[in-house]
Amino acid sequence: MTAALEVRDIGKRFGALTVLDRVSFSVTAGEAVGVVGPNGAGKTTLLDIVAGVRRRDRGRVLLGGADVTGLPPERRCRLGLARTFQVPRPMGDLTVFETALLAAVRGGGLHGRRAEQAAIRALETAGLLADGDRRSTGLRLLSRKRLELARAVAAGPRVLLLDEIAGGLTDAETGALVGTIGDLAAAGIAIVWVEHVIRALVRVATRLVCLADGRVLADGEPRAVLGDPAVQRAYFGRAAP
Ligand SMILES: Nc1ncnc2c1ncn2[C@@H]1O[C@H](COP(=O)(O)OP(=O)(O)OP(=O)(O)O)[C@@H](O)[C@H]1O
Repeated sequence: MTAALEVRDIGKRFGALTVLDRVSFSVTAGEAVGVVGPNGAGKTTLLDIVAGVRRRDRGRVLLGGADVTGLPPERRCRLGLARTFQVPRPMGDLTVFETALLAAVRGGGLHGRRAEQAAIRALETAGLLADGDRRSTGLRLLSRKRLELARAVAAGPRVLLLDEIAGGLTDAETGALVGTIGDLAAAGIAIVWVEHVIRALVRVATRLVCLADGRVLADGEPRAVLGDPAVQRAYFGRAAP
């Protein structure tokens, strides 16, 4: 089966610092892959390269088998690659509905009634439909994170990149969001989720990729990866007792 997303041999340096060193992994439709690793491991840089907002030095990014390495973020989005941002970005003075609608138009290439329907469906999926008329700038953190999800979903992704979407939330709030992310995977979207809140991640992720010093240290079933002594040393600073 062709992977929904394939990251092949990605390399990136910032000056003398090698941030990503031949990173490869792939994700199939409906699979939720968690990306973990210590601070500075290169996780956000990797997401930025996959999304097309940062250039890679080497390697390729393939979406459904098509090489998108040279394409700008908007083109990748139209081809089915959407992302959320670590820090939600309310868009000016727009309402929640207008924000989702804009994403359906700009990101999804939809117009008129079809764009409205996509926006409504995305808000429903993210649990924000009742807040459609509210200004996005006035939302609390959980609702801002939900709006990040709705914005990405309104673009109609086949691949969804999540950047620390659970950060700053309480356990109960995270639980609600995790349910939504699980539903998106069950609907066939391939998910790549960079997250430090591992207890949230393992509720959805069927696989974990651990990055350390820009390399893939482990890639496999979550319990096996988290139990790997090399992962524990890199991530938690110690091996299992
Ligand atoms: N624009 C930049 N210029 C120079 N160095 C950078 C730049 N962006 C990131 N880095 C460095 O690249 C390395 C990887 O950063 P990155 O943010 O990708 O890591 P991360 O795994 O996402 O970390 P965190 O978990 O803290 O978010 C770090 O050493 C960081 O300081």
